[in-house]
Amino acid sequence: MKSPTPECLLSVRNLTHCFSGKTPQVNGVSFDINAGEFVSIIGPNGSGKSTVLRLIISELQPASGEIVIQGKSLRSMKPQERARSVAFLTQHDNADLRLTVSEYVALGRIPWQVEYSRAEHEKIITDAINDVGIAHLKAVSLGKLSGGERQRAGFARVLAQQPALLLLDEPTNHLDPLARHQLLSLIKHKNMTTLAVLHDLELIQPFSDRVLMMNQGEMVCRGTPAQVLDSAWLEQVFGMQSLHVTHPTSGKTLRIFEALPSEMK
Ligand SMILES: Nc1ncnc2c1ncn2[C@@H]1O[C@H](COP(=O)(O)OP(=O)(O)OP(=O)(O)O)[C@@H](O)[C@H]1O
Repeated sequence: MKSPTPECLLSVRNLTHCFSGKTPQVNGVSFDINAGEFVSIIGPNGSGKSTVLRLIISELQPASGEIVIQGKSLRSMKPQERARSVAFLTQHDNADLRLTVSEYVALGRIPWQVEYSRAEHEKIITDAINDVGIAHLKAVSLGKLSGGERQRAGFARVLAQQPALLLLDEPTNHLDPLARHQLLSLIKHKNMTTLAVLHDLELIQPFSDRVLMMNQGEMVCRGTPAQVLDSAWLEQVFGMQSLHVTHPTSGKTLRIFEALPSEMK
């Protein structure tokens, strides 16, 4: 039997953005994400990763190009429809630090306000807070949280939003090593369609279905984690090399990353 064609959830075509000057900071970027996929964007500082995400949430307007979510052009969507379609987790969300964790996570429910009863909203909020392991902090204000606790609260907010597409911009900042794995596993197990900017190359293989690599505003390489992390682009773009080691018990191939000696002079 033929397997069903995967549903294309996000389609980005020829996206270009220029903050200033003649050189675009995002230049002719195109990619698709299918429903349920976890796709990572990697690239050095300033390569345009966050700008791509900010274009997808309409915080920035592209100079040219098209963004289509669930078959509908982003440009034609009203703000509420956009908020139901896309959730964005970033370091800089300017939330009011006097809000308690519960109040902050409840912001994720605003796009769905009239469709659900109060009890349904509360259950979704409580479940999201429990899922990220901060139930004991639900009545604490954001200003009194550590960086990692605040980041967990951010995860809870985007989970509560129940978006079609989840955008994560460096979501593992502030998280301890176990929490990084736990929270990305949580997103994976919920099968949320996700586009994540990740700096930590060690996290790419375990969580990504596909990887997009950017350099100087362009998408230079794409493929499975193995295809991208073992490509010559890793050395060319990052100045890093990927070494393979075998896990002593599972026999799995693991990658470790090392700076090229020529980059360390
Ligand atoms: N508001 C702005 N005004 C002018 N230039 C900007 C602005 N925001 C970003 N840029 C420039 O656009 C380029 C891409 O920035 P972007 O934040 O997308 O990079 P990034 O790949 O996410 O980097 P990082 O890994 O450091 O977060 C950079 O050269 C940056 O200086």
